[in-house]
Amino acid sequence: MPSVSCVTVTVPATTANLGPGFDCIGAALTLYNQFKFTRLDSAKPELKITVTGAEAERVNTSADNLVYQSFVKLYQHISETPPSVEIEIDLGVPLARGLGSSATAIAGGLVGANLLAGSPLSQAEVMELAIAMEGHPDNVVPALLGGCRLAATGLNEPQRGEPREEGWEICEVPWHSDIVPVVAIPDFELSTSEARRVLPNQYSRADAIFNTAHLGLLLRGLETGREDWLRAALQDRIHQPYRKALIPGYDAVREAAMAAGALGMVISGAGPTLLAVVRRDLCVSVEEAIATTWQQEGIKAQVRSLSIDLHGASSSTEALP
Ligand SMILES: Nc1ncnc2c1ncn2[C@@H]1O[C@H](COP(=O)(O)OP(=O)(O)OP(=O)(O)O)[C@@H](O)[C@H]1O
Ligand SMILES: N[C@@H](CCO)C(=O)O
Repeated sequence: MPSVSCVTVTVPATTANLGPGFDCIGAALTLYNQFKFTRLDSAKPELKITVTGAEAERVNTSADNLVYQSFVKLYQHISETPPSVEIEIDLGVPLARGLGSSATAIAGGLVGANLLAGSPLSQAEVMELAIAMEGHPDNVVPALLGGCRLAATGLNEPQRGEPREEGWEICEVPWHSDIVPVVAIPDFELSTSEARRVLPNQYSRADAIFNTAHLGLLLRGLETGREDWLRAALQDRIHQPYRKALIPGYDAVREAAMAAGALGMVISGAGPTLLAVVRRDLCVSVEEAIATTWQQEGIKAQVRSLSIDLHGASSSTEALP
């Protein structure tokens, strides 16, 4: 059988947390990064990385590149030496803005390597590796599978005794077609590690109950499109109260979006992108309100109504005869 010599993987952006679902829920969005892997037949080990698209110059093209690190990780997992490779990255997802750029890089590198290696790992195994690399499941799971997804640690099925925590249960969350994600992407970066550093290590019982109840309400609100449920559900006490100080203009933008009819506004992933959840007929007014307010705060931002990507990472391969 001819072996695969070239693989192209397209991976969607993702928005994680959706307010109360810190580190466990995320949705794929219709914005994409593309990664092309070409096996090189050079005698000595070789790596070439080229990057095109917005902010291409900000991506590291050495062996530390996260796409290549993920590519190597898969080969290590199957105990094989990674081949010499050329990686062409075309960026459509802004970097370090809370739209899952690192998850696209991890998913792209793992899926590309798995296909070049002849698909030794199942999709579930690739997902486990991706979650381990990212450290939490809420971006990589929808990036790989598409849609809105909730991820919770699973339990094994022991022959006897107590089950132990093992693997992940992934659950698709239906997203009502009248409900639109509007993203407001400011022109400054906020790294996830910095945004995680400001979070406390412990929370009160009241805050834990608050988020548990609101996440439950969010799942039913997204499924039914019920506005009163969504309006109440898009609240959080685990991360946003601590992170909003890292996003200049947060309170003013949120107030303007709500006044223009948004059902809620949350921090997308670790920020600084803000995500308004909006009824379809009010998208244009909410977009305008957000853009104007951030401009008044002296911040340039791109504001766009997107859709939920339903396919996740997709790929095509070419083989040498
Ligand atoms: N296409 C890419 N190629 C290589 N590395 C990338 C790529 N996209 C992102 N990265 C790496 O991931 C880093 C950004 O990751 P970070 O977790 O801080 O932000 P994010 O994933 O965009 O946001 P969030 O996790 O909040 O959604 C970049 O600085 C870069 O090191
Ligand atoms: N759940 C993660 C998403 C960003 O990677 C966070 O908010 O830190």
